[in-house]
Amino acid sequence: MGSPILAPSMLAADHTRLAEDIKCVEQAGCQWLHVDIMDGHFVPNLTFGPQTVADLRPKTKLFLDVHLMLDNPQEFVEHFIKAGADQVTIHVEPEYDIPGTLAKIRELGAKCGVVFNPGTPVAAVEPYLEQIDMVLAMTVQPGFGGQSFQESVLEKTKQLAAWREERNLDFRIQVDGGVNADNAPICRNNGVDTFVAGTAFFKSEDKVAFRQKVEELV
Ligand SMILES: O=C(CO)[C@@H](O)[C@H](O)COP(=O)(O)O
Repeated sequence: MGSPILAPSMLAADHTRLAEDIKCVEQAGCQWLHVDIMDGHFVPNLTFGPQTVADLRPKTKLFLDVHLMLDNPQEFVEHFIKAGADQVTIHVEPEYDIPGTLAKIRELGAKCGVVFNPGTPVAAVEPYLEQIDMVLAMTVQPGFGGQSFQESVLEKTKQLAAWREERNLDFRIQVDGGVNADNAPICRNNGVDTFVAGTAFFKSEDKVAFRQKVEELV
């Protein structure tokens, strides 16, 4: 299991002052920024595009962890990587060439991940485990911040951690949705090493303490 990483979600920042809010992420000592891309089809919401990533890239050294909530991610991975994404995570629910898209992400020089919704069986990501750097288990139905954490998803992260150990694989296990400093320890006990937090992070008065609580979990 990798050492814990907190990835604050830009969705919960003030979208009129993203650069300033990202400075708060850096000042909290974080290394990652989670960037949610929504298309209004795969999820009922719209967020950012490649231009946002391109404009942020020269302003920060944070590792840009880009989560594509798109029906057709294969058509956009190149745009986001050229814009400066360090890692691109693609959903397994839509029908498209998932192994080919993961291979393309790598060829373009970024890390790659797969992500599955709370209602999707963990078996849906199993075919890709040898090809990826991270699996994201959604702990809410994607589309909006501020929802309640679904603890039942942790059975799936536990299974992922078991596969990782048995098969001597090396991928991170990330959770996203309703994550906070109180439920992070139970995530950690179920194999999670990468924590996306939107609302809880940006509302927290002491962001350094929030990061330390998550990243100092053993
Ligand atoms: O992908 C999503 C929502 O679809 C997340 O990344 C949210 O941004 C997490 O926000 P909180 O649940 O932590 O408020």
